[in-house]
Amino acid sequence: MNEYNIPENALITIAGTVGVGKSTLTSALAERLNFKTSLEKVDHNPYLEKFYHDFERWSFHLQIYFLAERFKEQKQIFEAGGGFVQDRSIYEDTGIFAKMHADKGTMSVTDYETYTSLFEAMVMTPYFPHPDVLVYLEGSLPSILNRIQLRGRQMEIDTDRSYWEQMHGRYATWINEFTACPILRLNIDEYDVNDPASMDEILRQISIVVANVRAEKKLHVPG
Ligand SMILES: Nc1ncnc2c1ncn2[C@@H]1O[C@H](COP(=O)(O)OP(=O)(O)O)[C@@H](O)[C@H]1O
Ligand SMILES: Nc1ncnc2c1ncn2[C@H]1C[C@H](O)[C@@H](COP(=O)(O)O)O1
Repeated sequence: MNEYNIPENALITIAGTVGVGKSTLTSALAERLNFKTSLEKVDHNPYLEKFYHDFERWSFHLQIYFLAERFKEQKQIFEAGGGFVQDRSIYEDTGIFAKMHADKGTMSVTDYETYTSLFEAMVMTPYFPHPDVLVYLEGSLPSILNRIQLRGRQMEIDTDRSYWEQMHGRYATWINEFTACPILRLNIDEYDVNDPASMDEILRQISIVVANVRAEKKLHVPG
């Protein structure tokens, strides 16, 4: 246990739309907990830029690539026995991105079915323990668009505002229906990663959620 009473083998996953602040919070929390990070790697993704230029052509390739990357990360977390803060959940790949492109028609029905069946087969392996907590970051669309601009990835800046608007709306619906693990919602205007007191407060809230889920799991262990 650390000073926050969060078990050393906990898995904390940070979720939320593009640009909301997941990577930044992932690193800040991991540093304070002395946990490892599982960060999304954008720079070496061979499909991402092509995808932003032509959704229809590259959607399926990109989803398969992300699925493979997340599976490798998940395996690494499993083998290390937890103690990770994870930047984005696999649930978002399927529940937000793949579904959005299938609904928009920029991923074909057949490709979506192939992707979904592969996803389900992968999730049913022991490598996929649910996180102890999913920290969901939410904020207004203008604040998030502003952060996308500030971060400066040209492919995202050049993407139509309606894409981010749709994604923002989908996230709001998705989180209301999410049941795979406990959720902690954080509004991005209500914390500051550079303020130790603010980070302590988030970790205090995480600690309560994790203690509850662990206590519940114990109750359900047979014998
Ligand atoms: N709490 C914060 N306050 C102000 N700016 C932030 C905060 N968190 C992230 N940012 C900035 O917003 C941009 C997107 O953050 P990032 O963590 O990369 O988002 P994500 O991983 O969700 O896409 C970056 O420029 C980052 O520096
Ligand atoms: N599953 C995905 N499908 C399409 N695009 C995705 C997926 N996962 C991440 N992305 C994109 C969105 C961003 O441009 C980068 C990184 O995401 P971020 O939220 O900034 O960490 O990858």
